[in-house]
Amino acid sequence: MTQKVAVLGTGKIGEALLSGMIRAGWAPEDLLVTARRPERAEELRARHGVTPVGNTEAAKTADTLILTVKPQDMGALLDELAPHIPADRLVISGAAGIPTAFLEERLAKGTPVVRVMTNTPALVDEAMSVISPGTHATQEHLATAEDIFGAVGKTLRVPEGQQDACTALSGSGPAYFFYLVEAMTDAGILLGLPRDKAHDLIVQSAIGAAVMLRDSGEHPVKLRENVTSPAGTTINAIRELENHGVRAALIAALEAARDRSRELASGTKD
Ligand SMILES: NC(=O)C1=CN([C@@H]2O[C@H](COP(=O)(O)OP(=O)(O)OC[C@H]3O[C@@H](n4cnc5c(N)ncnc54)[C@H](O)[C@@H]3O)[C@@H](O)[C@H]2O)C=CC1
Ligand SMILES: O=C(O)[C@@H]1CCC=N1
Repeated sequence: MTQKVAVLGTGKIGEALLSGMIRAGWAPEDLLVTARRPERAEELRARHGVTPVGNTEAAKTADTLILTVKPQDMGALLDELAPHIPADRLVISGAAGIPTAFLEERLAKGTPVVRVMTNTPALVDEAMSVISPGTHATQEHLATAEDIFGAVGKTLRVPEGQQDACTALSGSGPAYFFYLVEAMTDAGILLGLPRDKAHDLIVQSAIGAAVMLRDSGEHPVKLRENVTSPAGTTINAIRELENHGVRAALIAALEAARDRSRELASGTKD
């Protein structure tokens, strides 16, 4: 029998996932979406051929529900859905910080819940999604979540206790790289290059470095050493990065993201 999947609260992440699932071969007619605004629902139908429904209808009809609202909206959404979701349906939460227990407390007893933290490269099928089971989720439920999120990139199972750390690393991770590219492009401007050329040079360098990190089998330290010639240019840049505490700043930044994820656990922290 065809499995129906509903994405509830289809914003940036919900739509990225949905579009990847369709690219991977899911039939749009088996995908339901919900959105707050009717214009947004129509936009999703027009772009992807999926079926917009209300939250209640999605709760009643979908075999798997994927909740992609903001953590602060999760409580209200669950209150609306809970009376309508049969306890044998799989509920996947894509929200930062929200523990599976938060959903289990609000849903029918025994409802299988899986927590997933993905990231925006889902838009180009290069997502990193980390997946953790709640109390009642079986291997089969985890496999379903892997099937769905595997459509948009890599998946990794982790204990739920590691989810906040993973959110800091890979959930927010793309933002740090975009920020670096932005800052390095500014440096190119300072050095007299036109912005578009500086952008292209940095982006291609980032792609090249990313592919080497993924495919060379070399440790990042070795890869960096290979660029760093004795009395050359790179070591002068590295000394400035060390002088400005960039390594320590990154460690502190990711710790702050992890702490914010923990803080969102109550689903009410603005
Ligand atoms: N943006 C990112 O890079 C990532 C976001 N996430 C998580 O994904 C979730 C969504 O994030 P975004 O897509 O960036 O936010 P977004 O704001 O683009 O999407 C959330 C959508 O939910 C809708 N919504 C809220 N309450 C609703 C309700 N009761 N019924 C129907 N629709 C409702 C909103 O109108 C909005 O369109 C968050 O929980 C976030 O923690 C996870 C990984 C990465
Ligand atoms: O910034 C956020 O809260 C979301 C979760 C991970 C990436 N974006």
